[in-house]
Amino acid sequence: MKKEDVLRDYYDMCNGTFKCIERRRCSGCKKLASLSSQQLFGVPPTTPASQLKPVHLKNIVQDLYRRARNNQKLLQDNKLLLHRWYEQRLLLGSLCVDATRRGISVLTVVEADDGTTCILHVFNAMQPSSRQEELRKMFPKGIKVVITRPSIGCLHPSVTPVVLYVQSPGNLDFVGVATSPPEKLVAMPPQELRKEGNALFAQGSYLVAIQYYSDCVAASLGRKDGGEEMKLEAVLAISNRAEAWLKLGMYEKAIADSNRAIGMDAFHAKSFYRKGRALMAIQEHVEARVSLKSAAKYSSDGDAKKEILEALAKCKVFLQQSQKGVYDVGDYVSSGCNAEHAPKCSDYVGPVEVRLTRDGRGRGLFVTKKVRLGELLLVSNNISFASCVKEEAGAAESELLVGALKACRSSQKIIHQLYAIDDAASVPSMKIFRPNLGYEGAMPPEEAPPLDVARIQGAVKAAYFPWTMLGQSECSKSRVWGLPAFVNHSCLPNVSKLEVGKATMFHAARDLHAGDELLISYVDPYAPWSTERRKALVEDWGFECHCRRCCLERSNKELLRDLLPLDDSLKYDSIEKCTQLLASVEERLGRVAGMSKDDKDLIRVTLFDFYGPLSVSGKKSADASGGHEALKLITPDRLFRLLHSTAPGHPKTLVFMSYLARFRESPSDVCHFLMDEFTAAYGSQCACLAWKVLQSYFEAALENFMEVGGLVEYRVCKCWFAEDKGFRVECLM
Ligand SMILES: C[S@@+](CC[C@H](N)C(=O)[O-])C[C@H]1O[C@@H](n2cnc3c(N)ncnc32)[C@H](O)[C@@H]1O
Repeated sequence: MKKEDVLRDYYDMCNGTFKCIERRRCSGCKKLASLSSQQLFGVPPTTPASQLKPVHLKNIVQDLYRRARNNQKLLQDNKLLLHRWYEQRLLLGSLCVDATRRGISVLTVVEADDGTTCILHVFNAMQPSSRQEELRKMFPKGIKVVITRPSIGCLHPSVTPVVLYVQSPGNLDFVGVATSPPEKLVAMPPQELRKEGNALFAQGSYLVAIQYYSDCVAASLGRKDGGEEMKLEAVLAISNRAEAWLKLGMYEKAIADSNRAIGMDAFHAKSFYRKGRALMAIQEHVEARVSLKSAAKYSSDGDAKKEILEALAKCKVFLQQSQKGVYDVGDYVSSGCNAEHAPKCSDYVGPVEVRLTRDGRGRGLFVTKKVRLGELLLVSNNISFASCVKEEAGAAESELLVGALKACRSSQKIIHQLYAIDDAASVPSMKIFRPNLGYEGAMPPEEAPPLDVARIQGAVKAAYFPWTMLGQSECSKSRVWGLPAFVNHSCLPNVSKLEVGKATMFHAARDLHAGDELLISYVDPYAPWSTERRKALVEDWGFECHCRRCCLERSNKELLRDLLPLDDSLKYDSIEKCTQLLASVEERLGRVAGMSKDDKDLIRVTLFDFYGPLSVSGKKSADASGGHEALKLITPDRLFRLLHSTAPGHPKTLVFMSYLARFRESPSDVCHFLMDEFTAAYGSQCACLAWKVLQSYFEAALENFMEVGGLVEYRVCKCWFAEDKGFRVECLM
């Protein structure tokens, strides 16, 4: 049978056309169907790569057939043959057919070094959005591969093919090209090899191009009679290889190759340029600037010099951002945070450090000095990002893992960061999160930690933040952060988040004292406690929140019990129902002895969706409070303050405030409150920008403000996100 046919058969089997004698009703098939791939293949225990020994596919396949022959019962029952995990082993081979995708996995065929062919199934290897073109580039036919800790098995060798499973792309390494016989490559002159490499590079086949460049280097440096000409050839090939590493996002390899080329030609402008760009990508802007300056100095080509100067200008901006925390996000904010206007941002670590919390919440992030509302504390680019619909939330985790593994290949700093996140017992050194650490001295490539997929997986699980668009709860974006992964949760957060492209900016949303802990809300801070906030924290995050609000709500469970779950439709139903409900809350609150005014307000904030419209209606019609005295006291002014003290800087707070602002009794206070709220959300910005943004909030509030049967329809948040409304705000729900 041809290799392609075997692959097709397996592919069909995966899609439901199993070759099971009992039409997929045998116990083996049933068992297989009931197991997830995770259960089936498990997570491998880890062994350092240096201790791995080669595995011979031929012996394994023969062994599987022998066991099948010797056990006719197994064959009759068509039982699932347990596959084996070859821990402490590696398998060498080459890909011999074009890869096909299956969801986020990849199917192809590997020809092992001993000549045996086998289907190769690589789990979690693609983004759901990846195209066939990218697949070909990622898994080029003919590439040599090393598979560490392979897992081999099949349902039964007589009915299904033997499959080689690779649990994570981190266990698959590309080492070279196998299509062309070595004689042909060696026979090619170095210049031809480099040209071939350049052609492949132009097609986007970076991995294969790298192999050609490597062969060119070996061929040119291997020539005894080569002289200067061959040395130059090697410099060009090494430098071009650096560009290919850059394209693949493997920045440390790009730096190593650039350094090697510079070591052979100290005036090689392109290599300085490539090194500079790679250093910028790993947040080493000080060293990047030095390299780019050398590139500009040695470059004689006009167009190339222009490019270098542009990179140098970008580098200067990054340097200022990373050292002083100065970012120009004016255009982005005034465009309504339109992703197209998001500038690229460097990381920035302000006055914060990781410490152990004293009450068992593990590690947390703390401010090291007094900071004012709006001060920038931290800017962090995502390590990994995934976007998926809610029903496929599980897929996001695999996608995040793939992204994290790729990021680990870009720089060892990321591996250190992820290991620090995974190691819950240790408080990491801040230096692994700081930009401009000094790559050349601080991170020698030979000391790079080995990539341990299980630890990376642990870090992804621990540092995975789901992020749902307000009003678009079916679409969620998730990310793995570095330093922000240490920020704990509170339903009374004190830090705001502003997403700017791949980066997230964290501003102080209140004045903070040295030693205060940074707290964000992992859930919607305005959601009701037991049915939503607590449920999400327990189910999605695995902890009970003990913030002041949660403790208060927990100890007043009885008071809140029959008010929750609140029916969303109630808000739009009738003013009478709403009034009755809140009157009952007020009556109960009145009966609670010893509860402070502030604490009562914290209970009220959970029901903001009801108090908001009612208080506004109350202003519009004298009897909206239904004669309930207590309700008359809940004015828009009161709610305004309440919002500000609950979740300052939260996007919903500004939305609610712009809505209520129209009904404030003392308009002079409005500006003061709104400016503070704007500063909490967007940091200290120019007043005219603040005004422009606030105006768009007002306009949106006005646009979404309607009256239905005497009740103000409260749908600001829902409509906010309609594409044509312009202003988009995102928040953690
Ligand atoms: C993103 S991590 C935050 C950093 C974490 N404390 C650590 O040591 O790595 C989220 C985890 O921190 C803990 N956590 C965060 N906020 C908490 C809170 N308010 N109460 C209890 N545990 C909390 C939970 O274990 C949660 O799963």
